Amino acid sequence: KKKSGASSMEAQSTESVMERSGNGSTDTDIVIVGAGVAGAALAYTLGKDGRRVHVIERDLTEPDRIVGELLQPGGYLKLMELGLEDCVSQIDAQQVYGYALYKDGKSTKLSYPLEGFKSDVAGRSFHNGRFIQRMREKAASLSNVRLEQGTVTCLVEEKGTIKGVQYKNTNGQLLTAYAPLTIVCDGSFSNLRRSLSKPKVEIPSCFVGLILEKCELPYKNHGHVILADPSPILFYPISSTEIRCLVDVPGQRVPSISNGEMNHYLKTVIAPQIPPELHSAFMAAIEKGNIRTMTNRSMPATPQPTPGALLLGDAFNMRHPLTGGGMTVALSDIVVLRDLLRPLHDLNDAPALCKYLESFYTLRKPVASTINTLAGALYKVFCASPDPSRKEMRQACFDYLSLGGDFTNGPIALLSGLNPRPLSLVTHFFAVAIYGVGRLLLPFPSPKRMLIGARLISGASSIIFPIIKAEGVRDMFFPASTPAYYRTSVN
Ligand SMILES: Cc1cc2nc3c(=O)[nH]c(=O)nc-3n(C[C@H](O)[C@H](O)[C@H](O)COP(=O)(O)OP(=O)(O)OC[C@H]3O[C@@H](n4cnc5c(N)ncnc54)[C@H](O)[C@@H]3O)c2cc1C
Repeated sequence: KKKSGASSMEAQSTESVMERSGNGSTDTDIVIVGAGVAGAALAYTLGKDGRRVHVIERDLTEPDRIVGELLQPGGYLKLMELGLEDCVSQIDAQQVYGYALYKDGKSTKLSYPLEGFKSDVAGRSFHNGRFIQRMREKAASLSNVRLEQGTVTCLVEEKGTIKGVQYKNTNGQLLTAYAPLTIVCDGSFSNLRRSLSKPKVEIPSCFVGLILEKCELPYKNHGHVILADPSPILFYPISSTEIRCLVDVPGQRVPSISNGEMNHYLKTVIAPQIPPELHSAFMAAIEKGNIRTMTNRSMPATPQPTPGALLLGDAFNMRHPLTGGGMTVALSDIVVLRDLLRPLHDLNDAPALCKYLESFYTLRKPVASTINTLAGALYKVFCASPDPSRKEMRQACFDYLSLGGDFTNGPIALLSGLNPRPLSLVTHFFAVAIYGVGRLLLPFPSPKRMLIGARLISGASSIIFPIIKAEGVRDMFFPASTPAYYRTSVN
């Protein structure tokens, strides 16, 4: 099935080549590098808007990865806006209604605030490769989208303007694809982003991925987050029979799989912290041995507007995957970009287009920065620490989220991408800190508890403010004060 999907796409692309060979080589409006989550969704979106799109993807067979397996409800809404919601059907995707949070054997259920939305609006979890393959097929079904297997080696630049890309096709031929606009979506390991930005990539931790079988999650159709030591463990269903487990390992190195260190670590450090219902399936998954690892990268967007080109997806911006926000940001960015490009008939004036698209960086900010900041801050709060003030903050966060009402709904609406407002994020973050301090000081404050309280507030500030600073305070909180914000009205 895998192969036929890929070959039907290639057949489609060959047809398109023949169709166009008479018209010269610049019959493309937009070249897209990479057909992962961002590239495939973008290709369909721009193709549907009538653009002639040429997508070049390194490998058109179904990817098998441990990334991008839980789409938040906010991301599903974006998928609907793009007309791609059917890509989560027929892949045994599971609906997700919220999270269960575990700490020291206690658990609390945090439901997404889905009231008022259509009944199918919920999170979705699935095999990432199946989802991507559905989007690729949908993009390739448009006659003006050409999806080709090939590896892009570099961008083609002339006098500071990107004119297209150079790539190697499956026959090893070095070819050039020209277009007025090149959109680079080559993912987290992007080789091309350095030509278009000054990336500052951080690797706070790694995820170790396993698949649990023949077991039920304690909270059906929910993601599970265990506030473990040294850092969180996640579970969510990825099909009707499989549960993904992601174990966070702080730092850039994971225990070696080949010399058995990994099995030992999972059995002795992690297994005792797993909910009893999942314990035997977790041990069985270790024995089965299909253990995968992936570095967790974080990179604020650092736009460096370049005529003729744009970065999108993980090539442009990354955040810790703890909150499963990456695909939601990518899809939200695609909606912003689509709406900006829609009124333009001609993309050929590269400097003018570049200036016009500067507003993209501002318009995307409220959603992207909220999701990014939450991911970075929550990861730090959820990690175990010997520091008593950090311990208090972690406990306060668990208890605050368990309070119900707005205390639960506000943060979970941020996390789900249903209401990603920067101000709401800062408010709830400091409300957690103040809640923690209040508990320390009541009923009778002691000097030691006051000191811990003060350190809790300063610790909370030192977590969130640097992230906000990296995201850009002005764009995040006052987008309307940015000149580029208004540029869209020119059209
Ligand atoms: C461990 C982990 C877990 C995650 N879990 C979630 C989650 O649950 N929910 C969520 O929303 N996000 C999650 N994310 C983030 C999410 O996976 C990414 O945000 C998303 O995949 C970004 O899409 P993309 O298209 O930019 O990159 P990708 O989906 O990686 O696609 C990049 C594509 O470009 C192709 N490519 C690369 N180089 C070239 C080249 N030179 N020429 C041609 N093609 C090329 C690749 O083959 C690939 O198909 C997770 C990330 C990690 C690391």
